[in-house]
Amino acid sequence: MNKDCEITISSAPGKALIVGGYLVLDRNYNGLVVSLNSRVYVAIKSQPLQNKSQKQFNIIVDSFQFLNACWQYTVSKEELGNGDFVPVLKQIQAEGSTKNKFIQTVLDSSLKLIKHRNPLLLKEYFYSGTNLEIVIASDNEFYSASEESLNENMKFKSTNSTLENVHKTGLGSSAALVTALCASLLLHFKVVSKDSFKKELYVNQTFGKERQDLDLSNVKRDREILDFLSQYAHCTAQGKIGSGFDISAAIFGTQIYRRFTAEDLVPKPDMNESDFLLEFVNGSKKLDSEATSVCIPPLFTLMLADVNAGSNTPSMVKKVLEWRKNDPNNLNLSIYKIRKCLKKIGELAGVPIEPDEQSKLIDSCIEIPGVIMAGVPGAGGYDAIFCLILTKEPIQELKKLFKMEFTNVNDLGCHQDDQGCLYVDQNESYVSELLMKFSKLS
Ligand SMILES: Nc1ncnc2c1ncn2[C@@H]1O[C@H](COP(=O)(O)OP(=O)(O)O)[C@@H](O)[C@H]1O
Ligand SMILES: C[C@@](O)(CCOP(=O)(O)OP(=O)(O)O)CC(=O)O
Repeated sequence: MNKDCEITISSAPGKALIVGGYLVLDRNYNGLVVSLNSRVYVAIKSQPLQNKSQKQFNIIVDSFQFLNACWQYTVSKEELGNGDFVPVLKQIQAEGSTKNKFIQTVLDSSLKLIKHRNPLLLKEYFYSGTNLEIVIASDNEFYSASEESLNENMKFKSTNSTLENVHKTGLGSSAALVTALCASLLLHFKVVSKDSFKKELYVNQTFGKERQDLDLSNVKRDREILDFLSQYAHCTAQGKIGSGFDISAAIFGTQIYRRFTAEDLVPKPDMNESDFLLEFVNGSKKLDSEATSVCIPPLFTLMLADVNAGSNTPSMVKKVLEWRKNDPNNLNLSIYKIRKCLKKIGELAGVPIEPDEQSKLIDSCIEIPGVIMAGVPGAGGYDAIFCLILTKEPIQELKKLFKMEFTNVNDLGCHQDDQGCLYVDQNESYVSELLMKFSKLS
């Protein structure tokens, strides 16, 4: 095998849940989630080494826009005695190195799944002592712009911050990262085909109608594997709190989403993780989530405005679920007038779902002609608010409003782009910015 220069790149979009916050946690309800043109990119390179080892290989991951964001792992084999093995991932703890639960969980689960689907290729990494180098880059809209970066004109700006302290805008960085990392690993190890993640698949895919001229059975199967792996890894790393709408949007694009049965993603106590993954890989089990493709109609634009604050979704979700358990009757009252009721749920559960500052901002936005709908997406709080507008004209009026009356608010500059996870061709203009980062790692 000649793995020299073998590079795989994929990307997955951020999202805004514009209808169904909290309700979508319950499988009886749907949510409308819009995928955005802001993406997380993951590039993987195989790096053959002089020192050959049959026992292990290394993985080095660099998220170069953050401080202290480089992680190194070894992969070894746990021999099962019958010639079979399970890959075992361990972090190499250099002095001052941090942990990244999302990345570690994805690598761990993906390697176990790859072992089931392409054991020969995985074995070659051990025999030939080939390392994997991984570079991560996020579009700038995932994070509030810092004063010093406002005038920079780069595709992937440095945040000058650690991942822990960065101001997120609420576009779902972990779901986009997990999806793009799973996709790049599955593509690199030839578990799924790049044809299943090509841009062309989205052309004409309007209002749920998919292209008739393509064989979509492989596409469906490959995306289902990616969906299961990403949902499993994200759910494990995040502590099993989310509905999975963000991962589904990162894979399938804008959609009406119904969640999977939560228990299906938890291995039974007598089952090891590797066997659990095998059940989904060999098709004997499937997630029962539903994703119906839709798109924002022509002439409408989804705009996001950042308030430079951000919120902790898992802790808000925990409190709302506690409130719902103790006071279930209130929910029936609350599902009708979405905005008012979400604000009320927040007050009853003691979390700022639509805090007064956000209400004032949203009320002012809605008064501008051409703004059809505005609100706090998803779990609400201080994440970027959304405005659905007719034609692009109201954008200038909205920007004027922010400048005059809400000086901490900025147009994030992203909008809907109904595509999900994509295989990235190396001719794309920004790819050289990613490839440059590999030379730093070798
Ligand atoms: N670009 C990135 N590089 C490395 N890790 C990332 C990146 N983006 C997100 N993550 C991981 O996701 C975590 C953030 O997840 P979370 O707090 O759930 O935010 P979000 O709501 O944006 O998904 C980070 O702490 C980190 O572990
Ligand atoms: C409450 C929710 O229904 C919606 C949360 O939506 P957000 O868009 O706020 O999510 P994060 O990106 O994780 O912050 C929880 C869920 O469905 O997972």
